[in-house]
Amino acid sequence: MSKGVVLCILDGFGISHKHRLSLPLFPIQEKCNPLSIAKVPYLNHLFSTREYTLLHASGEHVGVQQGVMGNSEVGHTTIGAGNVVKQVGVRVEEFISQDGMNSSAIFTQLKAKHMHNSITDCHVIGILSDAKVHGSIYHTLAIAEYLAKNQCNVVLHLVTDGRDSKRDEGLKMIKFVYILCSKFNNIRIGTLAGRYYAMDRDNRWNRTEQYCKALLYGKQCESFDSAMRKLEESYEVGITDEFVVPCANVNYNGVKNGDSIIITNYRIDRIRQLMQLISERHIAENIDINMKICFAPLSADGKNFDFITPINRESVTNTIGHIMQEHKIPQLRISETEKYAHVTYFLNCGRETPYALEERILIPSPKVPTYDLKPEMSAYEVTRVLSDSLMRGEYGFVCVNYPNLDMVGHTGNFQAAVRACEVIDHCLRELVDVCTRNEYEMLVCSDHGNIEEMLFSNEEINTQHTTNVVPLCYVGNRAITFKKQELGLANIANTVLELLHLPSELRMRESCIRK
Ligand SMILES: O=C(O)[C@H](O)COP(=O)(O)O
Ligand SMILES: [Mn+2]
Repeated sequence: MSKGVVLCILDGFGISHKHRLSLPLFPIQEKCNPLSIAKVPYLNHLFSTREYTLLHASGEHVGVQQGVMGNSEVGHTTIGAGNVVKQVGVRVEEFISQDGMNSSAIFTQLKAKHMHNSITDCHVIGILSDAKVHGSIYHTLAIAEYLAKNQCNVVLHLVTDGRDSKRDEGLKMIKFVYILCSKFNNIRIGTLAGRYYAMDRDNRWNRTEQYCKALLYGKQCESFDSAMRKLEESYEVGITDEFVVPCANVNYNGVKNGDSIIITNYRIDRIRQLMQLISERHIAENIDINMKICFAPLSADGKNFDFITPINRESVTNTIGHIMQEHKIPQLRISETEKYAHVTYFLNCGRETPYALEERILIPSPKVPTYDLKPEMSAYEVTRVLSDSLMRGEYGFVCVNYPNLDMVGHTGNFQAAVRACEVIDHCLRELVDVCTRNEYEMLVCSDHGNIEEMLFSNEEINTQHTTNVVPLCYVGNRAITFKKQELGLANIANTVLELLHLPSELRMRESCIRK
């Protein structure tokens, strides 16, 4: 019997449609797919000698709308729950389309404070795309319209995407904003900023602060007369949506005493720093903000700063981590800080506090402006630290996430992505070796596709995730076979339990192992 199971998540490693029925995985060179061009002898070896299957990782298989690409939040939540749970974004969409604002106590209070009040404003912050990863511009517009119809003044703060959307999607989307502004004279655009600044998640506080200055003061930043023109000018100098420098409308004077802030993004990992800065740091301390609302829910044991949330996360307590704890199996979660939330909070389905026997090791991600400048990120360090832990043999379940294929895939830099594939190939070889020598079994998988499609069919750069399937590969001594069809990320948890000889969990989806 092995000492335990290592679940190794190669973030953003999808298998393109063309390849899903053919073996080996990367048979032909494709100019959109760095995996097919990089030297990845070990990955090729694994997939030609080991048992593997393909898993769905998008749409209804991970609890989001049909046809919507997967992402790391919903992927890790599905893996952790061993089941398909209705994700926060879908709940928000239902809230908005089913008139939730009308019956929400939070919105009733908000209206009461701002209705017919010509002095104060409701600031609505949200992502300027409809990728449905961190949020949707349509939610922002619906909330703005609702408030405007209720005689509240609305100031929009648009966060351009370009990472989960086309790199110049903002220009298309801003037209819908203009249409709404033309219908209501109490809606205007306050600021424009790329998500690079507004949505950092790795403690680069200088970026968050730069955004906050535009948002809170409307000063100490560039300005614009026309947000659309400003966006065009940005593109003209090669700055695409993700990196738009925070700027404010010339007529915007910042957040005043008595104003409220509503953030429509619903994914906590990338909006938390902004919430924290507005709540806790000196930057907003002289402004008496009335209500602070954010659609990204944290669980009861997490810190939501002083924001309130109209939406709850579906409560899932029966996670893979929970089951390990019940069986008194020590577990380890390890990644680098860029994927901190993924192997902890997301895998535990919203639970912030570690389980009693859950260790967490977080290796700092390199402090570079973009990860194409360091495609190896901290993968070697993660592998080294993990190897040391495996040699001590203390853990029965380990979950490791390597972010490289995803994070470098998002940069759109093909050469850097090739390098990321080669680094992962190297680390995986080392990890399998350590696992074998220390009697661990391994499942290699991914949470969603990304790197396998770095160009759209018109050859434009594609920084987005995909709707492709992902692999699940078994590395160990047993002669197991996997089922081959209609499996998804939700089937991983019971597969882990089966490898650990634990009773299968009836409330989770079946294991992938064929009996
Ligand atoms: O936050 C990001 O980097 C992207 O929007 C989504 O990527 P992830 O879901 O892989 O974290
Ligand atoms: Mn990603």
